[in-house]
Amino acid sequence: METLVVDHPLVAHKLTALRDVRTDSPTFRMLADELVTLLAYEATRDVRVVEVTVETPVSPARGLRMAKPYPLVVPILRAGLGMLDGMTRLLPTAEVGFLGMIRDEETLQAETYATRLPDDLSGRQCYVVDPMLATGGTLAAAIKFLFDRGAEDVTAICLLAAPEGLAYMDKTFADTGHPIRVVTAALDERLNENGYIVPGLGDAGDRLYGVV
Ligand SMILES: O=P(O)(O)OC[C@H]1O[C@H](OP(=O)(O)OP(=O)(O)O)[C@H](O)[C@@H]1O
Ligand SMILES: O=c1cc[nH]c(=O)[nH]1
Ligand SMILES: [Mg+2]
Repeated sequence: METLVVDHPLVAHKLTALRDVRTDSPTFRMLADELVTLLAYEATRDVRVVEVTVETPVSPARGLRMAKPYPLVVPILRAGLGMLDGMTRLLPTAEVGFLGMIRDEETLQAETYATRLPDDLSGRQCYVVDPMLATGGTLAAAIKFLFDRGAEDVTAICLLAAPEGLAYMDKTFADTGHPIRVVTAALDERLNENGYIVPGLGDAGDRLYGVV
């Protein structure tokens, strides 16, 4: 598994504001949206393209166009929805699949309550978006759904990752031969006794959408 921590002053600036407990929900949503656009720029470096020629007003010009089948973007509900618009703005031809998952706050096990994905993902590049990679249980389960349906490679875009979560992902997919990349704005210190990322930003879903 490949991990990329995007090292850029604009990313750090926006992430710092996102972490701040005084940041309200509307601002949090705006910052998450801006951050995903910056992360997606790096995360899509390997997106498949084909060579094409277009006519400029002056002459033919060779260039690149997104290749088919177009990528699939998969937000993990609920918090991942806060990253969807930023992704589709950058990848307007992408298809969107949905996974609803919730982590049991006692056992820290992820439970799936909704799946709406294409049945056949053969040859597809997939981008999973979820702000938090904590124990890694949620993301690993989500990625298994995609590989089980034939996905070619999966890139996860997170705002924050914990070392424990990355280690779990590494262990889970080590011998599978599946290409996986994790792109994150920061690698934090650790998880606390409740499975929260430290220093983190708290509960991403609650900060985006309020407590339900
Ligand atoms: O790496 P893990 O330990 O599995 O935890 C990370 C998951 O927890 C959060 O979602 P949550 O379960 O709170 O659901 P929500 O998006 O509805 O708030 C987060 O958005 C991830 O999906
Ligand atoms: O720190 C954490 C861990 C899991 N989910 C969150 O929203 N935040
Ligand atoms: Mg939550």
